[in-house]
Amino acid sequence: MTKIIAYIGLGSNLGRRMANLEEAVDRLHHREGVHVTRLSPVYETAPVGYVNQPDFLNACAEIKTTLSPMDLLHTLLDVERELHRVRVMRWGPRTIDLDLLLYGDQIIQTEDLTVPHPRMTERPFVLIPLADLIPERIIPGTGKTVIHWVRETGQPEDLV
Ligand SMILES: Nc1nc2nc(S)n(CCO)c2c(=O)[nH]1
Repeated sequence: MTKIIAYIGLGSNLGRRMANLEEAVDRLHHREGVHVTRLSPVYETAPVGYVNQPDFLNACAEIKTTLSPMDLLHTLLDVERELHRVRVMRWGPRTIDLDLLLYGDQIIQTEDLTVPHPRMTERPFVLIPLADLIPERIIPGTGKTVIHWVRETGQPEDLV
């Protein structure tokens, strides 16, 4: 079976945020076909989008997986549900958020899944932890490296 290296964005801004991140990583690691190989540092970040909510803890995980993109997506959704992720408001607070950022060098556009994650190049809370792992990696379809996008989006003062 081919092993693909994929990157996951993690976020939590409800409940015991750090414990939620740790639990999500642990559950991911023990899922069939998924091994967590590296983790970025964890950053405390001001909410973007819907700003009237608590600060987030964000991080990125590198995984080696034999799952297809769709099976990996379903695994992420399963772990979110196991951590009682309730999708009340689309942009509202959540115990855990697991976003599939990159799946090898693939570009995927389906009804249910877009990879690279469509908003990742605008999100310092994704780019900065991802740059801790793969600064020189070109984000497929953009021709630019992760560290380039960090510089382009600017280092927000609240993320140090
Ligand atoms: N800082 C920060 N702001 C956010 N706004 C939304 S929505 N989210 C959820 C991203 O899928 C976040 C987040 O993870 N971190």
